[in-house]
Amino acid sequence: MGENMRRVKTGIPGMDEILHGGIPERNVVLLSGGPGTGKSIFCQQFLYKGVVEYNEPSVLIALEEHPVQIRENMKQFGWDVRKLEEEGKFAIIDAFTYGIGSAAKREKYVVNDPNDERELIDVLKTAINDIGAKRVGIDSVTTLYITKPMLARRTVFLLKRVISGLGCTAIFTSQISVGERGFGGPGVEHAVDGIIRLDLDEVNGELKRSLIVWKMRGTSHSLKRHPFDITDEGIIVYADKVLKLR
Ligand SMILES: Nc1ncnc2c1ncn2[C@@H]1O[C@H](COP(=O)(O)OP(=O)(O)OP(=O)(O)O)[C@@H](O)[C@H]1O
Repeated sequence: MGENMRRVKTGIPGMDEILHGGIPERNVVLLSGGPGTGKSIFCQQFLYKGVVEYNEPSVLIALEEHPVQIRENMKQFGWDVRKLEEEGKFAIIDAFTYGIGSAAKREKYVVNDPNDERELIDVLKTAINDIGAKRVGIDSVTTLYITKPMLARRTVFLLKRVISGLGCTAIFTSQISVGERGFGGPGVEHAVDGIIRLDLDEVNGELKRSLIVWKMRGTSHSLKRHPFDITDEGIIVYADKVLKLR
């Protein structure tokens, strides 16, 4: 089966090589990393390039930052999502403002209470159907269960059922602390289809970025730790290089 499975191209130079062709369609991938490791940028690039390079509409659920801030951040890399939103190819679901503030009033998709799973799922389904989305990003999924860790696995399964069921492929960013092993808790780690971990480590007096694919259902993949850079055009992964930490 593996070989025939349709792949979703990441839009991140070097990444599809590491994944031996891309992310198997309908997989939900946990993108784990400590602060500043590049999770948000990776997720935004996956969604933006999905639209402009592969004609696959994308939905981003914003839980960590104001949608206005996200649009500004993305513009830094030359990713103008306003235009894509107007064309109905990209949607941001505001699960950050709780509908508070004048800027929030202008958002098309708002979740008034992100703790209300039914509301979140309803808005997500509407956005996916409205634009015919093929990709979904949740930044971060940790925010959904940080105060209720017992429910983490259930929440991830519920989202996975909806997203995968509607034919989409997803990236869920997961926050871990500096020096923490693992990816965001046992329930979550087993529930997702794939895990990519981003790291920032001090090597010879300098912080170095690297990533490793820990699991990816439906495909073989590189087991090496690959260095990557964040540039003015986004993330570039060096598929032909290995970073040795010890
Ligand atoms: N234009 C740029 N060029 C190079 N590096 C950049 C650029 N913009 C941001 N960065 C780097 O990206 C980092 C932020 O990445 P990002 O927001 O994706 O991290 P994150 O993993 O989501 O972090 P957190 O969990 O703290 O939100 C910054 O700390 C900075 O080092």
